[in-house]
Order: sequence, then C-alpha cells, then structure tokens
Amino acid sequence: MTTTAPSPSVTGTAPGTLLDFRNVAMQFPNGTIALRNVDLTVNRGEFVTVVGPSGCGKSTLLRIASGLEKASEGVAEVDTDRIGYVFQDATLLPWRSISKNVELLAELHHMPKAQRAAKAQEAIELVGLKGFEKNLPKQLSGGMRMRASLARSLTLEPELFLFDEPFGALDEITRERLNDELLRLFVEKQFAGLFITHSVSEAVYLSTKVIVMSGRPGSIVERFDVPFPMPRDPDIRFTPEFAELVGEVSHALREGHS
Ligand SMILES: Nc1ncnc2c1ncn2[C@@H]1O[C@H](COP(=O)(O)OP(=O)(O)OP(=O)(O)O)[C@@H](O)[C@H]1O
Repeated sequence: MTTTAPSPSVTGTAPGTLLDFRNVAMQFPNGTIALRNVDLTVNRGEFVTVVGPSGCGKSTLLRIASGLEKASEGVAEVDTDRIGYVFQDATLLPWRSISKNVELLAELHHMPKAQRAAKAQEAIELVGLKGFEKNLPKQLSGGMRMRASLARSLTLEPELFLFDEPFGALDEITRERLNDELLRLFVEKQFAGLFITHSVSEAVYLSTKVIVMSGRPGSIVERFDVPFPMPRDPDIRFTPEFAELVGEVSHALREGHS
C-alpha cells in the first residue's frame, strides 16, 4: 500500500503505517454529511487521539477504520486485520463469566480451546482482573467491566486498537487509573492506537498525537505532536508544559467549533 512517511516509533516497534485515510468524506444516505477532507495516518508506535465537538463524526471515523462503514469519498486503508475495539459500553454477555467473556473473540476466531483459555488468562492478568475470572459482569464495577472488554480484545494481539470513548462513563479516579493502565499496555504490547474522547487532558496524557476536529461536517482543524516521552510519568499532568499543551488543544477545539 502507499503510505506517507512514518514518524519515528516511540515504543521501538517496526516503522510503518497501519491506517491511512486520504481525503475521506462521509455522506449518509439521508444526506447528512458527517466528514469531509479527512487526511489521517496512524503509524506503528503511535497513539493518536481525536477530539471534537459532539456529532462531528468521530465515531463515524472509527467505524470507517473498522470496516463497519464505507467512506463515500476518498481512500481509507487499514494495513492489518488484527484490529481491537473498545467502545463506551463494555458489551459483555451478562450470562457468561468474565473468563468466558474474555475468551469470546478468540472463540469466534476458532482459536483452539486450550490456547484461548491460556490467552484469556494472560489478558485477564494483564488488565488486573486476576481473581475475578468466575464472576459475572454484573458483579464487577464499571471500570472492571471496561478492563474485561480490553482483555477480550487483547487475546487477539491487535496491531491497531480502536477506542471509542471507552472511559467516558467512569468517575475521574477510575478513569485516571485506566489511562495509566492503557499506557502501560501500549508500551508493553506495542499496538498502535486510535482513540476518541471528549476530554482534552485525557487526549494529551495518552497520546503521541492529538487531532482536533471541527463541528459537523467534521474536518481536521489542527494536529498536535505530544512531546512527552513514553512510558509516561503520571506526574506529567501537573507540569506547566502539560497545562500549556492542554490549553492549546482546547483553544483549537473552541476555534474549530465556532
Ligand atoms: N447511520 C447514520 N445515518 C445518518 N446519519 C448518521 C448516521 N450515523 C451518524 N450520523 C450522523 O452523523 C453525524 C456524526 O455522527 P458521529 O456519531 O460520528 O459523531 P460523534 O462525533 O461521534 O458524536 P458524539 O461525540 O456525540 O458521540 C451526526 O450528525 C449523526 O447524527
């Protein structure tokens, strides 16, 4: 596939572009134009976060990346079939135990039983749910359910992870803790990330790049490189440099909205 020059990897992974959108536009059959002129790349080793006002087309962008929707114009290339998804809702099956939920994707991919059980156990331990394998989803907190959702995707060892506001419904402390755990997984598992959030500080904290979108029809108004090294020190959030970048992104968001 044709790619733009990848930026240097921050996690030591091989360089290369996993997602490449060129001049992507989306018009739904009812006439709603959700996206226009979107140029976006996600390279190996990158964690790219998109922020933008409600209804600007962020979820549509992710659905195009996942193959659930087809762009009405432009080129949307994804150079891997190992894609992980985490949505705002953990979407666990209520009648299945946590370990059986975490095994589900591997099961759908016809992974042999013993292998998928081992993968699920490894993923459960990675997200800090050891000891809860036999519990049902309703016996877990919202944050724990989200960890299970993450674990379910990790069993397939995704190269590209798509996140649609996964922590939006959680309280601040849980959200911060999960941000730290996600960063740890990003460094350890070396997937590339495309993340959507309404929180500018979450975007800056998690990402190597932040993309700001305008109101609908969504187009990219500004891109920011986040210079803080990985693994990221949680205290970075209390530094003037961090506050300054959050301020710049917030400003671009307000400008793009008006
Ligand atoms: N299947 C569809 N048919 C018609 N219009 C749609 C469809 N899906 C989304 N839209 C419209 O496209 C626009 C973008 O929707 P999308 O869900 O991508 O926005 P978003 O930025 O993710 O919003 P939010 O931040 O509120 O979740 C909205 O105006 C929405 O109503």
